[in-house]
Amino acid sequence: MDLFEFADVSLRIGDITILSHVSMRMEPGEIVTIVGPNGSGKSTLLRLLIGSLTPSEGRISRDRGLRIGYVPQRLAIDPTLPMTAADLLSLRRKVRPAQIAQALAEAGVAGLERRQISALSGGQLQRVMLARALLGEPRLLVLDEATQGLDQPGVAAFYRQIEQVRRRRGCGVLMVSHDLHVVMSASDRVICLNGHVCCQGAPHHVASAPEYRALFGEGTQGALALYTHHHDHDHDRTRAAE
Ligand SMILES: Nc1ncnc2c1ncn2[C@@H]1O[C@H](COP(=O)(O)OP(=O)(O)OP(=O)(O)O)[C@@H](O)[C@H]1O
Repeated sequence: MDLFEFADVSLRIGDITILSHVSMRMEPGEIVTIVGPNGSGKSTLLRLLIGSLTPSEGRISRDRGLRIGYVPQRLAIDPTLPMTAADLLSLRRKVRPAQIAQALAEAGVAGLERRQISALSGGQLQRVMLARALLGEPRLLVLDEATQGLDQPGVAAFYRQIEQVRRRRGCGVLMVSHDLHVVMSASDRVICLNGHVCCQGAPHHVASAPEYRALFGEGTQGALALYTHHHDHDHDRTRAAE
C-alpha cells in the first residue's frame, strides 16, 4: 500500500487556483523531493497532505493510521523564549527523558537536552525539530524547506542525517527544497511543481538534462533547470491569474 495518494487534487482559495489536478503517490521508504519556483504551491501541497487544508476537488487518501512527522520551515514559537531543547520536545506529548535523549541522538544532536533554544545554531535547531518529529514514530517524514538559512556544509550534513534516519527506520521522506544540487543525490524521485505537476522522475534523468547541466552549480538556479526539463506545455492554461 502506498503511504498516500493524491488523485486529481485541486485547491482554490477565493478566485485563485493554487493547485490544479495534482496526482502523486509515495511508496514506503521513498525519498521524494518537491521543487518549483516561489509561489508554485509546494507548501500548500504539504499542508493538504498533513490535513491542515482540504482539497476543493479530487481525493487524498492516506494509508490507514499513517503517522506523519512534520518538520516546518521555521519554529512557530519565539526562539528567544526561555526554553530548553527538552522542553520543546515535550510541548505536544508526554515523553520520557530516555525517549528525548534517543531522539536527539538519532537526529545528530545528542546531549543537547538542557541547551536553551536561543543558544542553538541554525543546524542544531533544525535537528532538534527533526528529533521532535521522530518522537511520534512517523512512517512519513515531511520537511518543508527545513534547511533554510543553513550554509552549504550544514545543508549537506542535514540531508545525510535524513538519509541515515530513513535507512534506520525505513520511513518515507517527502521534502520541499531549493537546495537542488544537494537533494538530487539524496532523492529517489524529484517532482517539479508549478501549480500542477510539470515533470517528475529519477534525479539522474533530471541531472542529465542539458538545461540542468548548463545551470548546475548555480545555487537555486538548479531548480530552474529542473523546472524547464521536458517543458512542452503552457502553464498559463492551468494557473489562474495571481
Ligand atoms: N490562504 C491563502 N489565501 C490565498 N492565497 C494563498 C493562501 N495560501 C497560499 N496562497 C497562495 O498560493 C500560492 C502558493 O503558495 P505556497 O506557499 O504553497 O508556495 P510555495 O511554492 O511553497 O512558495 P515558496 O517557494 O515561496 O515557499 C502563492 O501564490 C500564495 O500567495
